[in-house]
Amino acid sequence: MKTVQVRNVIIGEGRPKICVPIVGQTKEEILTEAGSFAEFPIDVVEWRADWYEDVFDTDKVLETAKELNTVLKDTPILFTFRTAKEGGEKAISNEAYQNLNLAVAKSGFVDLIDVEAFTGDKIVTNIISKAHDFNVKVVSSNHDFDKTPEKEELIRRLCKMQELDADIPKIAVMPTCRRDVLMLLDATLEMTESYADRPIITMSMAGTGVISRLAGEAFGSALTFGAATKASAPGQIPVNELKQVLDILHKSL
Ligand SMILES: O=C1C[C@@](O)(C(=O)O)C[C@@H](O)[C@@H]1O
Repeated sequence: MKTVQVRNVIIGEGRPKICVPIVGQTKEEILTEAGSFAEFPIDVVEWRADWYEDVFDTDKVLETAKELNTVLKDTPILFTFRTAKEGGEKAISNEAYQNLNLAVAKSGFVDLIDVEAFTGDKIVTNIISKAHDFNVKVVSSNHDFDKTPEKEELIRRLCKMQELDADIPKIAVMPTCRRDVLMLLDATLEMTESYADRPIITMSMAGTGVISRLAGEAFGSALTFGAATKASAPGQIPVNELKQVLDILHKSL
């Protein structure tokens, strides 16, 4: 099993890594949120740029990314534009999505980018291969805020992301019942045992799914999202509590 190293964080080894989203709308809010992170146990910071008011002005995005990088010092940054169709704040054309991700990847201010896997194979493989040229790792993602697909479908999507050469396939789904959470965990375990040659990230959202955000090390999810200030998805718990649970499980496993 390959691991993914970003700065001094190794994803896919030891306890699941903790990623905290920034959902500020203005540059000031974004930098203030980032400035408060030093006191928290955070491995990776996700900049949810779809919340940013100036996200369609690439010069401003790069300027903010640069300052964010300075404030966060050695903490790796995951740049994410979550599109409206996958639960994000704004809609974007495929062309603008590609241009934005490539400009940010090229800048050297971020370590990872999130690429929605079902944007179209051509565009996705293009972004991934260029990001790799810039030495930026790719989290390939898929979200279902309404339901949990069947286990075979969850595995199929994760395998597809791996085939597209994403460094870290990721899927976030909504449970409609407790058995949906078991299905997500089962798919995670089977993917890890039988198909994945790299770290994957899975989560079942909302309160019903919270166990999946805690039990990654038991079933094979390499990173988990927690909240420091404001959550970016239902079910994220405060990072200090998250870290305690991850450490307890890690000791036993
Ligand atoms: O894809 C994900 C996962 C997530 O949706 C969650 O459920 O924690 C939170 C998002 O910010 C992130 O981009």
